[in-house]
Amino acid sequence: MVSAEHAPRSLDVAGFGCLRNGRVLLRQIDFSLQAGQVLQLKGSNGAGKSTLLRSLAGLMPWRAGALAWCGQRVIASSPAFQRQLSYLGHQCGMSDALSGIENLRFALQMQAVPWSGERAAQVLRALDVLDVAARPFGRLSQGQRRRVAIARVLLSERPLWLLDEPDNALDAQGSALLVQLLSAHAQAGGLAMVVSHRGLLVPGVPAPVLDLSAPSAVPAQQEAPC
Ligand SMILES: Nc1ncnc2c1ncn2[C@@H]1O[C@H](COP(=O)(O)OP(=O)(O)OP(=O)(O)O)[C@@H](O)[C@H]1O
Repeated sequence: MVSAEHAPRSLDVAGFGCLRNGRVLLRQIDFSLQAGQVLQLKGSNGAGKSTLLRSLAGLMPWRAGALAWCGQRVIASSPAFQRQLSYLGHQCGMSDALSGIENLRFALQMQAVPWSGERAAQVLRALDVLDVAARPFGRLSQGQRRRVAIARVLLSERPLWLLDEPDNALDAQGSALLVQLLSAHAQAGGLAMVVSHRGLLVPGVPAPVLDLSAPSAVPAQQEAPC
């Protein structure tokens, strides 16, 4: 039997359903994501995009459905699956009192990822926030905070990225940089699911679409324009 560590990376969700406020919010959601793809998660406000991402990240309960990683059935909150993913929500999930660097160090420690100051500096420099990352997080601009939070995703070195509006508050240069990072991640065999109201297209990367507003939320295969 091929172990999940060596099988081609893939994420399969079948029959996902969840409740919100005691009511069924999503039901019978099916989709697959392969290595090298960036899935665009679409839908109107309140359609359940964040809820789906949070459920995949193991932060919210599933009412129904099955999840498979590399062809093997897993539970979203299981340590084995948690080690595969990096989740970025609407909020950056960092302490305002700690510096950006301290936040990153703490977050990686929580994920049991070894800390390398050199690597952190390299990533923060690439995101153009190396200097400001030494300041208390609460004193950074929204765009600077988002960049430090994206640094956390990169530093966690996980194959599956679950990104909820990662381009929020980013300027044009920051958005272009994020596209480059997603492209590099996909080309290295990573997978990503992205919500972006601004439409974050990654040229040359297969980008299936999962539209939660559609009557049957089955993804249509769609190539991003080159
Ligand atoms: N913390 C919460 N407690 C209770 N209900 C919530 C909470 N957050 C969201 N909801 C409800 O769950 C539903 C789905 O919300 P969700 O945030 O997943 O939608 P979304 O598609 O991400 O929306 P948006 O595009 O506005 O970010 C909405 O009806 C919303 O009112």
